[in-house]
Amino acid sequence: MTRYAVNASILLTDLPILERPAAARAAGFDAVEFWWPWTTAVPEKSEVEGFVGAIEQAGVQLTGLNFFAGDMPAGDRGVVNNPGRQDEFRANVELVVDIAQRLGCKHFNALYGLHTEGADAAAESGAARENLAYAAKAVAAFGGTVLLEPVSGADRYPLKTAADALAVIDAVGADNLRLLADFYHLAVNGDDVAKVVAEHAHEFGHIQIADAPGRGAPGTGDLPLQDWISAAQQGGYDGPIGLEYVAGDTDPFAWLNS
Ligand SMILES: O=C(O)C(=O)CO
Repeated sequence: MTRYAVNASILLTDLPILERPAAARAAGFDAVEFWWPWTTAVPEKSEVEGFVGAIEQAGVQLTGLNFFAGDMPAGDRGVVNNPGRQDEFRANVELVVDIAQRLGCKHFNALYGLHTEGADAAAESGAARENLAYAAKAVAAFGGTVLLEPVSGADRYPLKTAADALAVIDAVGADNLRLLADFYHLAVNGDDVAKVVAEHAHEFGHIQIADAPGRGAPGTGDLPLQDWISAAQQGGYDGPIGLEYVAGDTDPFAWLNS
């Protein structure tokens, strides 16, 4: 049976962040995932305690957590490729490892970052490779996997297709660095998702879904999400499916009962 994880950074946003794990549980889910909940790499200890406590008290499993990604509301999509932010990223890795070990979380999405206009692209990709290798080594100690995700809607984000991300993964050469196949982002970027699934499902570290156009719940657009999920499972993917879509005016989980 497919296990779904509610991405509680994009769903349940009518509630304060610390109430979302319990709301996911009340809606019938046993797993949640989050983007890094703060715009600083290392927030106050009390904020971290609040986050960990909310997940523990809700009785849900944190199945995925993004590393610090800069100021996402302001448009950032990661800091991994930023040579000037390596200390910050590494301090964040330490905190993510601590949170993960407390909560038993094993999957960590490292958003790559936008190309900075005028910056040396080779220096950016060098920093990205170093940071990804660093993060992969840090989480390998407890069986963790670092995820690398092609993203849409951000022109200066260099990883647009599965092939873009797989090339970086190959260059880093860490066994626990894997592709995050977000079917929405791949489809919007014009990738051939059925082909990516057929060729790479066994290498996926995680799958996330939203329909397109619109990034809404499955059924609000025209992507064959269930077909792609089934094909990925037949191809060897056995992890949870992250529900990473924007809720409309109706119950965002109604499609699961239809
Ligand atoms: O920034 C986004 O759109 C993401 O999917 C982050 O994980």
